Amino acid sequence: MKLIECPRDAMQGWTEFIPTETKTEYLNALLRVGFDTLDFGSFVSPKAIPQLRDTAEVLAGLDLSSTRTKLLAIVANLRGAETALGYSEIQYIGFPLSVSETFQQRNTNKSIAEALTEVADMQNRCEQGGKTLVVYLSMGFGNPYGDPWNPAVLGEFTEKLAALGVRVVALSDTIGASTPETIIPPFRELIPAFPNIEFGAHLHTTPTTWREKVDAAFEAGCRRFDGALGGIGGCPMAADQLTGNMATENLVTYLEAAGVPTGLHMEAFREAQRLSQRVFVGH
Ligand SMILES: CC(C)(COP(=O)([O-])OP(=O)([O-])OC[C@H]1O[C@@H](n2cnc3c(N)ncnc32)[C@H](O)[C@@H]1OP(=O)([O-])[O-])[C@@H](O)C(=O)NCCC(=O)NCCSC(=O)C[C@@](C)(O)CC(=O)[O-]
Repeated sequence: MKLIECPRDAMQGWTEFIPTETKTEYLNALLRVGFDTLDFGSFVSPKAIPQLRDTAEVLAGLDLSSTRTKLLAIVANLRGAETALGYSEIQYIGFPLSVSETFQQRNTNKSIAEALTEVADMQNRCEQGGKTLVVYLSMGFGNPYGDPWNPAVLGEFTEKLAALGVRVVALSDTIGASTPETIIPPFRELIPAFPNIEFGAHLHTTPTTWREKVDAAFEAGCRRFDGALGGIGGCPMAADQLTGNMATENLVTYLEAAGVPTGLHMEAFREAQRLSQRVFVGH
């Protein structure tokens, strides 16, 4: 079981600037919890995401001396990927490839075709640089823009990514549109069809529908889950449809009830929760 904690997704749309030292303190607390991966920041345009303009400074303040957690940074173009490739501390580079043309444009100012060309370049650069590219299939469970969508589209995109050598694909419910009916089929079909790819669930949800979504993905074979403490966040480029992240607390509750070891240090987890309430003041 892999739990990916996404403070980047929690912070990126927070209106008040979170001071760099506060971010660093929070991320260091999360590094003590024992998550598989920390999606800690992004190297994107500071105009698009002003909150995360200090990702490089934050990274410099992280204490990685005694953590087993790997670092993931989100990028939205090749330039961001080159920045991330320059840091030996970062193992994963994440790129949002949308199955909705409208959202790809809104999020990265490029078409899906252009984004796929960038993914090919990023994959090559990651292979040369000893890093792993994680591709998020954003709006993977439907979109609010009227762009064509059906469950088979995830298979078509995965086919293209597999041909490029991509090894980690996170099916992403950017706006919380998924239901068990739309979650189960893709995981059931894609996991056995692409044995070289690790599939993750990056789900957004309301507080009332989280359990059925996690249950659907888990029962369909998913063993890689993204979450954010407190269920905070979401993509500002879909702000009109903003739905919070899957709360990590709920993922842990679910897994504990299912008897699945999370490997988390629970005292450190509670400490990070307390800190999260101070970081996201007013939440
Ligand atoms: C991709 C661009 C840059 C295209 O935006 P653009 O306007 O086409 O880019 P540009 O190349 O014309 O550059 C515009 C400005 O950004 C700067 N710039 C350009 N690139 C960089 C860079 N790498 N690092 C630092 N600065 C950069 C560049 O220097 C320039 O600055 P100016 O000259 O105007 O002062 C823009 O659309 C962008 O940054 N988008 C960010 C998108 C983003 O971060 N979204 C949230 C994360 S993805 C997400 O949340 C979804 C996910 C992963 O959680 C899964 C899910 O739920 O779906």
